[in-house]
Order: sequence, then structure tokens, then C-alpha cells
Amino acid sequence: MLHIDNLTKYYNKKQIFKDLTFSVEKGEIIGLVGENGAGKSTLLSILATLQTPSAGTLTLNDLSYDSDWKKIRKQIGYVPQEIAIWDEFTVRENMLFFEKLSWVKKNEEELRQLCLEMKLDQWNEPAHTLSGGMKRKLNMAISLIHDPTIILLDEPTVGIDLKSKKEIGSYMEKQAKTDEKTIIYISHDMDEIKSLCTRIICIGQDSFYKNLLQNAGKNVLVF
Ligand SMILES: Nc1ncnc2c1ncn2[C@@H]1O[C@H](COP(=O)(O)OP(=O)(O)OP(=O)(O)O)[C@@H](O)[C@H]1O
Repeated sequence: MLHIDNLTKYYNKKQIFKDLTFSVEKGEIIGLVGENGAGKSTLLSILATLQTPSAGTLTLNDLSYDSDWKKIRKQIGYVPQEIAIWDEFTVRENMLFFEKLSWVKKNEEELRQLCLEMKLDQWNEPAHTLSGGMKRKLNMAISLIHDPTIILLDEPTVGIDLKSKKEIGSYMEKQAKTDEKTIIYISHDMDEIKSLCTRIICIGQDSFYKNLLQNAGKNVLVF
């Protein structure tokens, strides 16, 4: 489904990563781990078509990132670390606003169900009154309005309580298992990574994460 071949990224002359080669199949949950500054967010934003690599090729469902990026973008749901919602709008108004920008149309009930599946039920509450965890859920729900086939999440569960973490985790599992979505997500929470991921990609020089996860019997690709 997603093929990454010899992907290399430099910022100016600084090499961030080199020759990443791996493939990801439908329905997989891939964890992206590594020390701070290893290049995880950079990789995710390249996969989201928001940055270009310095070398290497990428294809999604046989579409090339070089020539078909507009079509590829329609298949991608990207949730950056920063929460991007309208604070003064209610959850409902946020969902209706972003639905207007979406190429897949959904009615109000479908949008509400999307939030409820994530256990976000404050439909008529202004976003600024939501907890950090609920804001993250809203951020995620917005990025899924257009029914992406691949979901890229940059630390979706950072700084939120265990209950919300579990709810987001269950939602991700459902998306992968039932709806055959592919999920690639960054986390520093190794318990969560161990329990959710089918495979793990570890980037950076530090072997701490690699050893920890391999000792736990996980399938780890190291770059
Ligand atoms: N736009 C940019 N221009 C120059 N250097 C950048 C840019 N964005 C990121 N970097 C550098 O690239 C390296 C990788 O950054 P990145 O944010 O991808 O790492 P990360 O693994 O996601 O880190 P963290 O775990 O801290 O979020 C860092 O050294 C960072 O300073």
C-alpha cells in the first residue's frame, strides 16, 4: 500500500535520516519511535505530503508522491501535534466548518457519530471549555471527516489521562481492524506502543527504544 524507498532528508547540510526503506500494508498500526530530534515528525510530514524528501521515492496505492500528490493528499488524514480547532466554536460548529472544506460530504448526524465513536460527546460545548484530551479527540475527528485510508498522528496521546488514551487507542484499533485503515503514529509511551502496534519503526542513533521493544518481543525496524 505505502512504499518508502531510500528516503533521505537533510535540512541544509544536516542529515536527519538516510535511506529509510519499508512498506506498510492496509490495516497495520505502525509506531514511530526514537529519541527527541531523531526526525519522526519530519518523516510524518513527508508522508503527509507537507514536506519533500531530499532523496528517495514514495508511493501510496501505486500513486507517486512526486506526480500524484494531490490525489494522495485526499487519502491522508494528518493530525499534527499542535491542536488546530476554533476555540470559540462548539464541537458541532467545528465539525460543520471543517466538513465544508472537505471533499467528502457528511451530514450533521454522521459528523456527530464520528465524535461519539471517539467518546467525544460534548457536541454543543465551546471548544475552549474542553479538556486537553477532548480537544485532541476533536482534532482527530476533524482530520477523519474525509474518510482517509491512511491516518498519520503526531503524538496523539501526549499529555492526556489514561482513560482518554485508552479511548483513542481503542478507536485506532477499530479503524485499523474493522475499517482496514492504515495508521502510522508517533509516541513516546512504550506501553501504548507495545500494546497497539503491529510493527514499530525506530529511527535515530540511540538504541534505547530498539532494545526495549525487541526485548519485549516486538517487530522493530531500525534505521
Ligand atoms: N524546518 C526545519 N528546518 C531546519 N531543521 C529542522 C526543521 N524541522 C526540524 N528540524 C530539525 O530536524 C531534526 C528532527 O526534527 P523532528 O521534529 O523531525 O524530530 P522528532 O524526532 O519528531 O523530535 P521530537 O521527539 O522532539 O518531537 C531536529 O534536529 C530539528 O531541530
